[in-house]
Amino acid sequence: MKTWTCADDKGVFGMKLHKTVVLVGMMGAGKTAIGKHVAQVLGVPFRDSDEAIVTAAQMSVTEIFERDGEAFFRDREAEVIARLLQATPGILSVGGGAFLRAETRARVHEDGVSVWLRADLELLWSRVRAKPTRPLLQTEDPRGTLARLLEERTPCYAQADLIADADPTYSIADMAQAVLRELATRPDVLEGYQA
Ligand SMILES: Nc1ncnc2c1ncn2[C@@H]1O[C@H](COP(=O)(O)OP(=O)(O)O)[C@@H](O)[C@H]1O
Ligand SMILES: O=C(O)C1=C[C@@H](OP(=O)(O)O)[C@@H](O)[C@H](O)C1
Ligand SMILES: [Mg+2]
Repeated sequence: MKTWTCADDKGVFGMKLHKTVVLVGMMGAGKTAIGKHVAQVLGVPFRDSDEAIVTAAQMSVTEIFERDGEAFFRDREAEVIARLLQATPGILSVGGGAFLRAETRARVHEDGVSVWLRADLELLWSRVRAKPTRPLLQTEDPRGTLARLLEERTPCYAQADLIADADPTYSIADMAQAVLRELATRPDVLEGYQA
């Protein structure tokens, strides 16, 4: 039977997060949406590298890409992630391109734990097709671009410490539970989770 306790030194409902969890994967995988939910369930801070960059620059991601270029964005992204990894344990959702940089992968592995939100092309496309917020998809064939990026990036995402598989039938809460189940396989990361 589940024991309900108040938040105390073991955190909310007896769960304790020991390391920052970094959610990686493609645009539309749900890193931002799922990250917020998991953080809420665990009672830990939620951080998002895109949001941190946008707040610091006072510009949207698209505006930064247009004005300063993708290389500039990638450098800021790596810096922001390095900084956020030093904060108290929480959930850190990063942009879809962040885990392509070997230095960032090494940092994440050293200071936190990564979870790849793995989703197939159909699911990703169904989520990103209506949103003009992702500059890399502003092409003549955005679905083809998404497919190419998925193929190119998969070997990098596969280096994540853990994998949570997305499913079109899952709600955000279902996927958050899938992530929590993965985290619970690592007692050095999450203690006290009961499915
Ligand atoms: N089960 C689900 N898992 C993840 N996202 C979902 C789910 N169902 C609906 N969504 C929606 O899909 C979108 C995912 O986008 P987002 O969280 O920004 O992904 P990312 O940060 O990986 O690009 C959000 O609008 C979210 O509300
Ligand atoms: O995949 C990428 O290269 C990008 C993903 C975006 O974040 P989300 O993955 O959160 O959409 C954002 O960082 C930028 O548009 C670039
Ligand atoms: Mg996001």
